[in-house]
Amino acid sequence: MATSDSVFNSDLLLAHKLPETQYTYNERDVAIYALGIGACAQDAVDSDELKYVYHENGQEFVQVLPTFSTLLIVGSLVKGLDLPGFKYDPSLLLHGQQYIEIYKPLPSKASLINKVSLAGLQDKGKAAILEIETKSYVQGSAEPLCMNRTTVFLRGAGGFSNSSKTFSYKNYPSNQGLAVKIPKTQPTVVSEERTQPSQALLYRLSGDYNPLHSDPKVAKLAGFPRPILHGLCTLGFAIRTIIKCVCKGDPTAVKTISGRFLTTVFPGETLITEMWLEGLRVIYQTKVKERNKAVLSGYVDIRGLSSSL
Ligand SMILES: CCCCCCCCCCCCC/C=C/C(=O)SCCNC(=O)CCNC(=O)[C@H](O)C(C)(C)COP(=O)(O)OP(=O)(O)OC[C@H]1O[C@@H](n2cnc3c(N)ncnc32)[C@H](O)[C@@H]1OP(=O)(O)O
Repeated sequence: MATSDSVFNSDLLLAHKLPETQYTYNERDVAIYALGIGACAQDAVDSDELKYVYHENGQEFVQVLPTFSTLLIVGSLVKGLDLPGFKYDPSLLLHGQQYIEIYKPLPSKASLINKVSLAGLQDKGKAAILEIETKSYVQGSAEPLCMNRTTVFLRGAGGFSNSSKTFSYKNYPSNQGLAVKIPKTQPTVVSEERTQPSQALLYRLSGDYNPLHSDPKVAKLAGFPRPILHGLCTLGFAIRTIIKCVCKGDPTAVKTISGRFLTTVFPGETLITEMWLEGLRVIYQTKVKERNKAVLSGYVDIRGLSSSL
């Protein structure tokens, strides 16, 4: 719970302007990210995946996975944020949800400006739910390239509401990023992939160096028996699989992605992703095979559907 030295001040918090950040990346970052989310891990010459790490005409032609856009925010936010009027313990932070809109195909290299804002804060008693929105623009362009909304679950930071009315602030449409209902029917497609025991160590090279994912002592302090996989790595596995199974390997087919992290994944576990096609929406659920537990669920909206499905 919030302590007396951390009195919540909603006026201060809601008036606070988060600074713009910059992010520059190149083809090497794109390829390292793709390897970090398991591209080519089962088959190094899989033509649906090799294009994310290699192109015969040169690296500038590598294709960029839509979830690469999640990295644009990590550099500036992963160490946490100083928010006036609201206190939390960053070591107890868990990634709760990610919502992504892709407006244009991501280039293989770019310099970007990120406009960051507070999108939500809710007092859930035992925890606080904080949402940060990032709109990314190629430097010099007025048109956004993509938008990411990150929801973090701040364990122990709830119970801060000043009045008898529980504090709840959200500045985006209520139908965006909701938890999905998993259909009771058989999935249209199912895919299985094992993560490597070193998966988090490889994924962190893309910029999220939080020791929760690499240091056994830090993981224990945060309440886990060993380092856990980055939520965005699990999301990357699931969306790459959906692109392969539903979008005929075309990463530009993805328009919107929503994912809720249901429980933690440990590196080395096997991910089974079940997919249901509902028009141009793919509902998906990812389970850890070894524990038969759902770890991630959400939806992907696509621009078109391959005729073979
Ligand atoms: C703050 C500064 C930073 C800001 C932005 C930073 C962005 C930086 C980039 C990314 C983040 C970096 C850090 C990364 C960390 C990780 O990757 S951690 C690994 C991935 N995440 C996980 O493994 C979490 C998996 N999920 C869980 O363990 C559980 O779902 C939970 C989050 C612990 C919640 O479970 P529980 O305590 O049992 O909650 P409930 O009692 O069921 O629900 C309480 C209310 O909270 C709502 N809720 C539940 N789960 C989520 C969720 N995943 N996301 C959002 N909201 C959630 C739930 O609906 C309940 O609300 P009400 O229904 O209104 O009561």
